[in-house]
Amino acid sequence: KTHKFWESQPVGQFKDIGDSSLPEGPIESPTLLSEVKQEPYNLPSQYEWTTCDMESDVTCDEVYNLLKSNYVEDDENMFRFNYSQEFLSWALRPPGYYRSWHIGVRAKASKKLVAFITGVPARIRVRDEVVKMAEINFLCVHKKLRSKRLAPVMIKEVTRRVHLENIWQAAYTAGVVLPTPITTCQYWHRSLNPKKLIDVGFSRLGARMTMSRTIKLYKLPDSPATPGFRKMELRDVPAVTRLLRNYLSQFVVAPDFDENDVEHWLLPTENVIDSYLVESPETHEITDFCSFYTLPSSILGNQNHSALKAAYSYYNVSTKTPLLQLMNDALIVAKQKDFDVFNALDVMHNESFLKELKFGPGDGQLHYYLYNYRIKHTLRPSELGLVLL
Ligand SMILES: COc1cccc(CC(=N)NC(=O)c2cccnc2OC2CCNCC2)c1
Repeated sequence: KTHKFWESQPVGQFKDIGDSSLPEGPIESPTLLSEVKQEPYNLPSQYEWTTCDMESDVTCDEVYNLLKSNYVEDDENMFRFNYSQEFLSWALRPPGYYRSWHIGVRAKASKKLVAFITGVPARIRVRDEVVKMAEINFLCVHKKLRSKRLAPVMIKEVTRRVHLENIWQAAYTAGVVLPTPITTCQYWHRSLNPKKLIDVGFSRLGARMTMSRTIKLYKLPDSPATPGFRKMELRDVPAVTRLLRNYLSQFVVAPDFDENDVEHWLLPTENVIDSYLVESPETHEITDFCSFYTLPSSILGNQNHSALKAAYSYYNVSTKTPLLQLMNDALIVAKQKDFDVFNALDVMHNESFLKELKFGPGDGQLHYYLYNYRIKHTLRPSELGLVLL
């Protein structure tokens, strides 16, 4: 497949794979802000740029509905991500966010929102370098406007607006292979409500397995096993920040979270993000942490169910409680909260618990990318400490 657009961008090119003469780090140098294109890129004449104010319920609702009908589907087009409005508001308004990076495209005649792309600022450490980056997400073009080559101009426009804030690198994921992944992750699913998952075609009954045997296989205790396991609270932010910074320091690529970031990204918000920690009953020290985010999917064309309630593993740290036990407690609380499935990537130390906790491999891969930053060698997923929403 010719990558005409991506071959014109400052990203690792396939032809450069294995060329160890190329240094790790920025591919192009920053330009002067006066040299950055001051005006937006041209859209086809019947469309116009719009900035989406995610603080406005009206706009947030427009974005929600565009994504609900037109965003990413699984390979068999049975499910479509259905990010909630409160999730979008959380995901797009972290500390230091730029409203100008929430970019929409409207049809001039109808004023309908027909496309969207976003960036949020993040400090990402790559080995020993902390780099200011934009995390790019939610690229969505209305189904009726596909193959009008809108995506390349939207990517160029968000890049231009990121450059205007003097930021020259970005991070993003995709289910497709583009030049050039820094790593490729497998995704895994742990059934919590096997009967529903089989009814809707997400899972299949195992060979020589009955439904009742399958329900028993995935059954979980009613409550967590670890003494001191509790929800994270505002007062825990300093301790969780210390725990998380120390844990993430072992990975090649990871966010450089400070207390402000931890307060935004990890403090529990109902139907958006759930975070738990282990506070030692003896010493009151916080020794472990686990978190997952809520991302339901619409079920396309099923008589009995319209929504799949899915939890996605976020950041987990174990220093005293075995990771296996900590994650089993995460599964238990996710089941208590009526999630149907718990998803995880094989990043960080996740591989150590996936099979034992009865996760099954998904049928797809998630590729991670950096823009304008070369990594000398493709990373193993276990070297990656970054989870994008
Ligand atoms: C079950 O409903 C789905 C609806 C749309 C797509 C997929 C498959 C898929 N593409 N899954 C993932 O990308 C995925 C699987 C496990 C963990 N995180 C994931 O993606 C996250 C991170 C990237 N942005 C989307 C959410 C499943």
